[in-house]
Amino acid sequence: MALLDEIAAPRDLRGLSHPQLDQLSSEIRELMIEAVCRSGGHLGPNLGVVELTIALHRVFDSPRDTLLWDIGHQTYVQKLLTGRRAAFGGLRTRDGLSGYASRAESEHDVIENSHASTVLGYADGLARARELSGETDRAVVAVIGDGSLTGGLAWEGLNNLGGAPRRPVIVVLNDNERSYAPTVGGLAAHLGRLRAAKDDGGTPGGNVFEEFGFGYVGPVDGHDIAAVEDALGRARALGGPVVVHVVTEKGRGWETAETNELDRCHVVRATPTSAPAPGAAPAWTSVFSDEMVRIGAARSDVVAITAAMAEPVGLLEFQREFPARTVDVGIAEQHAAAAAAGLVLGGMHPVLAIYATFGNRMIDQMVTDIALHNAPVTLVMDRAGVTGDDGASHNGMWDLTLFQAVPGIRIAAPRDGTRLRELLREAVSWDQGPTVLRFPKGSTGADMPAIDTTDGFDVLHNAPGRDLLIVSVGPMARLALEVAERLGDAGIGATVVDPRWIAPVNPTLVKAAAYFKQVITIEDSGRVGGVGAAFAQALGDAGIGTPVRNFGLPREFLDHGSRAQVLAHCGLTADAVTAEVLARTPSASAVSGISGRTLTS
Ligand SMILES: Cc1ncc(C[n+]2csc(CCOP(=O)(O)OP(=O)(O)O)c2C)c(N)n1
Ligand SMILES: CC(=O)[C@@H](O)[C@H](O)COP(=O)(O)O
Ligand SMILES: [Mg+2]
Repeated sequence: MALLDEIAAPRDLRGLSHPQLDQLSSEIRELMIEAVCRSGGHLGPNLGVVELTIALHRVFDSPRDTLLWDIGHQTYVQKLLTGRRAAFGGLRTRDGLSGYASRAESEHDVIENSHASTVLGYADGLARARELSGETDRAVVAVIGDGSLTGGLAWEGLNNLGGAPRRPVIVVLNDNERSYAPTVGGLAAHLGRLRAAKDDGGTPGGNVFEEFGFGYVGPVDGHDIAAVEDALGRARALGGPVVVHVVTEKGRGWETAETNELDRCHVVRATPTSAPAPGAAPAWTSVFSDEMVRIGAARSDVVAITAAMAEPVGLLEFQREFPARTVDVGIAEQHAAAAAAGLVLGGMHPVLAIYATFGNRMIDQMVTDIALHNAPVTLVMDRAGVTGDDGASHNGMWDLTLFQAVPGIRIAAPRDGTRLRELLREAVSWDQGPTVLRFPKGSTGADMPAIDTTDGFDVLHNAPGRDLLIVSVGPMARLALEVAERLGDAGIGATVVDPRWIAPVNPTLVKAAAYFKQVITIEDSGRVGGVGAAFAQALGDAGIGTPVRNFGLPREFLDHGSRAQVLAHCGLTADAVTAEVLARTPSASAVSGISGRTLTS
C-alpha cells in the first residue's frame, strides 16, 4: 500500500501524477475488498466511486469547499483519503467507523442522514447561506446517484437549484444505472439516452437538466480521473447550477461484484465467525417472501410494491412469479404509498414492503391518501426496531409512534415465523382500511407457541399469582419469557401475553390488567408514543390504576453497533428488565395459578 500510506489528507493527492493516481485507485480497491468482505458493508457502491472521489478531492478544497454525498453509503473512499485508514478495519462496529458519512469522524463529512434524495435540498440551503454571508467562493458540490435521483425530494431540489441561474451549485450525478437493481422509470430511460448520445457522438433530443435551468457537462467516464477533473473544472468555471453527469460502474474492479446481476454487491455481509447451526431458523424476510408467493398464487388482486428494494425486502420471488403484479417505483416511498392508494381505487390489494426507517417518509400518505380513504393497503415493515450496524438513521424506531396516531389503522407485530405467516394473511384479508406488519432484521428464531388465546391475544406464559402482567410486542416475547422465568425464580408470578395486533389497543387486555399488581410492556420501538404508552393511556382512560412501566427505546439517536449491543445500551436485556422489576417489587408474592381464559374473571 505504498501510495495510500502517504495520503493523510486530501492535499496529499495533489502532488501525484495520473499513473500514480491509478496505482492509488488499485490500492484503495484492494484494501476495501479485503476489509469490507470481513466487516460487511456497501462494497459495490464504493468500488464504483474510487476515481470520482479522488478527482473531487483534487479539484475542490474540502472542507473549505463543501462536498455533500447523498445517502453517504459511498463515502468509504473519502474516509480512506481523509485520515481514517487506520480505523477502517473497525467499520460498522461499536466505537469503530460508521458505515456512512459521520460528522464525529471528520470535518470532511458534512451530512449523515443516510436517507436518499435529500442532498440537493442541503445544497440549495447551503448555497443560499453562502450567498447571504458573502462566501460564494466556497464551492457547494452535491453527489447524487441515479437511484437517489428517482426520489421526488431530489426533483424538488432540482426545481429550486435550476431556478437560481446565478447561484453556483455543482450536482455530480453518479450514474451507475443501478439502485440495487437497475434503476427504473422514465428518468433511467432519459439517462440512457444521454449516455447513448455521447457514445454516438450526437446530441439527445432534449436534456432534462438543461430544461430545468442547469448547465450540463458530460457524460464523462467516471473511472478516468483526468476526464472527471476536467469536467469538474469546467463546471466550476460555468458558475450557476451545473450537472456533471459521471458514468461509473458499480462494483468495479471486483469480479464477484461486476458479475453480480442482482445488485453488484451493493451490500456484502460480514464474514460469519461460525458456521450456521444446522436447521437454523429462517430470516424474517425469507418467511415473508415465501408467504407472499403463496398469497399471490391464491389472490390475483394482491399487488406487491417496492421502493427500489425488491430483493432486500423479500419481494424478489414474488416478482419472479408474478412480474405483472410487482411494482418497483424507484427510491420513492411517498409515491409508493400514493400509488398503493391508487391501486385500491382500481380494486387491488397492495402489499407495500419497505424497511421501517424509510416508512418515516410515508406518514402523510398513510394519513391522508390511505387511512382517510379507508384504503385496504398492507404495509410491511422489515428491519423494524434496532438494526444496529447501520447506525442512528437506520433503526426502525419511529414507526409505531407515527403510525399508531393514524385513525383506522391496524398494526400487527408477529413474534415468530408462524405468527408472521398468520398475521400477513389476516392483514391482506382485512378490507376495511390499512394494516401494518412490522418485524426486525435477522432470524425468526424458534416458534413460541401460545398456551392459550383470548379475544385475539395470545397467552405465552402463566405463573402462579397475578404479580405482574408482561405485554410483549412481537419478537420481544422471547425476552419477556426469559424475564418471566427469572422473576418466577425470585417468587414473582408473571403472565406473558402477546397482543399480536398491537394497535388499536385490545380492550380485553386492558380489562385484564386490572387484575394484576403491576404491568410492564416491552417493545423494540420508541417509548415515546409507543405501544406501551398507548396501553398505559388506555388503562388510565378505563380508570384502571395498575402501575405500568414501559420498556422500549429511548428518545435518542442510537450509535452503530451490533443489534445486541444497542439493545443492551437501551436496557432491553433480560438482566436489565428483571433487575428493574425486582427493584420495584418490595416483596414477591406467589398466590394462585390462572389460565388465559380466566385473565379477566
Ligand atoms: C429513502 C431511502 N430509501 C431507501 C434507501 C436504501 N438504499 C440505500 S442505497 C440505495 C440505492 C441507491 O442508489 P444510488 O443512489 O444510485 O446509489 P448507488 O448505490 O448506485 O451508488 C437504496 C435504495 C435509502 N437509503 N433511503
Ligand atoms: C444504504 C442503505 O440504506 C441500505 O443499503 C442498507 O444499509 C441495507 O441494510 P441491510 O444490510 O439491513 O439490508
Ligand atoms: Mg446508482
